[in-house]
Amino acid sequence: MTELVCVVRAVNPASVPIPVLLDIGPTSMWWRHGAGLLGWGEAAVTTTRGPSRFADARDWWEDMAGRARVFGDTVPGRHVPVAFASFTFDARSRAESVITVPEILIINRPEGTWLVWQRPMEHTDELSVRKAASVTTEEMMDRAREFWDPVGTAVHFKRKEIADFPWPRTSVPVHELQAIPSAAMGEHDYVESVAEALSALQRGPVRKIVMARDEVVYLSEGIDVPRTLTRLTRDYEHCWTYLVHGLVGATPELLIARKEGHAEARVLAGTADRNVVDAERQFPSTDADEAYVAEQLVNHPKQRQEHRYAIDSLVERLQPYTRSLHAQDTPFVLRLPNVWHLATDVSAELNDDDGAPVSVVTLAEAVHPTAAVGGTPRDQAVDEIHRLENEKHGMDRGRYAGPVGWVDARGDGEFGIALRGGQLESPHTIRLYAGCGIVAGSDPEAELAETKAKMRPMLSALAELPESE
Ligand SMILES: C=C(O[C@@H]1C=C(C(=O)O)C=C[C@H]1O)C(=O)O
Repeated sequence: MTELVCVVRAVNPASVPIPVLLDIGPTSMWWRHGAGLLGWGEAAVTTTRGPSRFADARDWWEDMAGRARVFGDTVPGRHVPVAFASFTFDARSRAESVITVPEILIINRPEGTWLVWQRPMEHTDELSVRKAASVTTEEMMDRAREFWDPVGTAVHFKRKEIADFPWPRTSVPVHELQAIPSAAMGEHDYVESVAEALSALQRGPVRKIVMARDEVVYLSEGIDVPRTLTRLTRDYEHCWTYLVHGLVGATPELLIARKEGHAEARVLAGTADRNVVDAERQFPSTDADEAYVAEQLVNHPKQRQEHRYAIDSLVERLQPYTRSLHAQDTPFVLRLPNVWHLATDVSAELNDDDGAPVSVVTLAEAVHPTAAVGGTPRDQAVDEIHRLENEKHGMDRGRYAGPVGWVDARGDGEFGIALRGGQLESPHTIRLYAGCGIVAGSDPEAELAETKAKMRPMLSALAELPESE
């Protein structure tokens, strides 16, 4: 039986600068404000499906982490081993949910940087374990480099497929970025689906439903995941940049985080497109922005209603796990380079029955999907989404809009909602997704425009030419 032998070494952050690390092409990532986790390779993995996808992944992980042996330094507030995970939006999805243990892990926090080798071993006799435990940081970095691959997805594509692909690593000319007609839900279909969702809202009982569409993007030179990640972390530093089994993006929305008995979430719903702001305002000024924000978001009844549904859905599902819970009274405006959102931060003290910590995976399962990506009431809205997106147009959300993040050996971790990203489908194609909350009074064309604004970060991260070139 495979056991994880983990070796933790504190390193000088200057010896592992992030641009260099990203250039090695991590296979997994969770990153925000210059801190987070980077992983290379795959020491162990399991995939799960259906309604028990969360519980099966959690049980597998608890067994694996429970048997792990850990040597070396301790990381304050983190409990090695650590796994990345990503779950499908719907239990009916044809896609798999995944929990993956990177072999080499970098933990970067304001307090320091640690290198971890999470080594899968079949023979854990004392001699082999002692030998493994004596590994140096140089050997760990060499091991990370062995997992280097230009698309950053060694665990997603077969290595041969990558080896055969003619990757230009230097002097890339202008990237060619094209949408190719492979979307399951084209723009016209989307407008129609939103109109159908509006009829469903009139019939009831659904009051809010989030409709999404996909778009397949082709890059003639291939998709350079390390550079895409670099641009996302640079331009969207307030978002959580993620990469798990080829699902990549930068999400502004934290579904749930757990740290030592404390939970946090950031709920978003209600959106204004910044391009529209720039086009409509007469002159660029902070006052004009504030007036627009007040009119389009803070004082806009439809946006406030959409936002309320999303908070209520989270609070209702999280409450049973908490001793106390606090949600801000009034939403604040989260200003991203592409869009502005109404946002509310929620924090809670967990009750952790009988002293046994409730895993962040269990919490993610409980609160997913919030009305930010599903609707209200939850189950009927998800059924409507299945009917309109999947049955009518054959669009499977896969892991888009599902929880994506990491979990440690104690069940602490962070899960975002996999938004503003896409699924790599080949070394040169990626399927992007975006959706919008539909409530009575929504305008299908305006919602289509909003999905375009939400896809913009990924498009520019995929295509932008690095300044150095
Ligand atoms: C569904 C998405 O975003 C969600 C929907 C929002 C809205 O409708 O206003 C805002 C933020 C997200 O909760 C997406 O980005 O694909």
